[in-house]
Amino acid sequence: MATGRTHRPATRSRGIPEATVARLPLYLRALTALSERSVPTVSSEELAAAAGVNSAKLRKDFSYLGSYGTRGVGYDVEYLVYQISRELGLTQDWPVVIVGIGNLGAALANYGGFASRGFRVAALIDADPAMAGKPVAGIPVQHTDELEQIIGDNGVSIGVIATPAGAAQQVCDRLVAAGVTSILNFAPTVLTVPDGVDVRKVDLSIELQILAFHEQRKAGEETGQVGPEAMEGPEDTAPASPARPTATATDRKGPDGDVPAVMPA
Ligand SMILES: NC(=O)c1ccc[n+]([C@@H]2O[C@H](COP(=O)([O-])OP(=O)(O)OC[C@H]3O[C@@H](n4cnc5c(N)ncnc54)[C@H](O)[C@@H]3O)[C@@H](O)[C@H]2O)c1
Repeated sequence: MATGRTHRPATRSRGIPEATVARLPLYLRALTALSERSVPTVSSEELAAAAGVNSAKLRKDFSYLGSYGTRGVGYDVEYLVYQISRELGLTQDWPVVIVGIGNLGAALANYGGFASRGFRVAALIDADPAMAGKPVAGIPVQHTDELEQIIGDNGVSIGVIATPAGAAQQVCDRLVAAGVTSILNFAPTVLTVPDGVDVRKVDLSIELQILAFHEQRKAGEETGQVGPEAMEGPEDTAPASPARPTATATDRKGPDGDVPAVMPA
């Protein structure tokens, strides 16, 4: 059984704050779209709007990368794509295993966006013996008995858990013992991991609950019924909008120090 949990400093050793790291994928997504349209340069304002981030924050974030843009020209799109990809470690191939190949695991396995971002699905693992050998997204499912062997053979450091909640901790422990040091957890449970292991969790129902909160607030504003929380100031009363995220992943740390992986779009 794993003991301890992940504790990451707010600033990484190379001096890039976690909040900046959490925004880099948003910039990369916006920049990739520009690159696909062969747009050579972009201003901080344009890129900030496309990424849904405040432009002053964007300039500050890019200063950590040593990227300041050129006055009157803006940022070189291709170079920024390269710089951010390098910073995020995406210039190398990352083998990933998915454990739990039910509805969600199969959908993740079929998602083409992993491969295009440098994440190769090295193996699909499930505890159901009836699934062993059956192809999902062209990859034969392997039984959990082989988990340790698969991790070792493929040098896997990132594991995705899509099992029922009751199995997730045990799966996590086995992944970590086999050498996995980063876990993306879709199961609705809090995982305990040793120091040095990063856990990010994705829970779409939590995101929906946050949207429901804002919907309720907007409805209250329309009818003039403003709740006590709306008296706390403009920062707290503004509804979530794509152009103005209300929280970054690192702002919403879970009780165990793991971090929701879904960012405001
Ligand atoms: N985070 C989200 O937004 C989100 C969305 C949907 C589902 N979920 C969660 O994802 C998980 C999977 O959901 P689903 O609908 O795909 O369920 P599912 O029942 O279709 O699939 C679960 C799979 O896990 C396998 N499994 C069970 N125990 C295992 C173990 N110890 N080792 C390996 N495999 C094991 C089962 O054989 C099955 O194939 C659930 O925990 C669910 O709550 C999360």
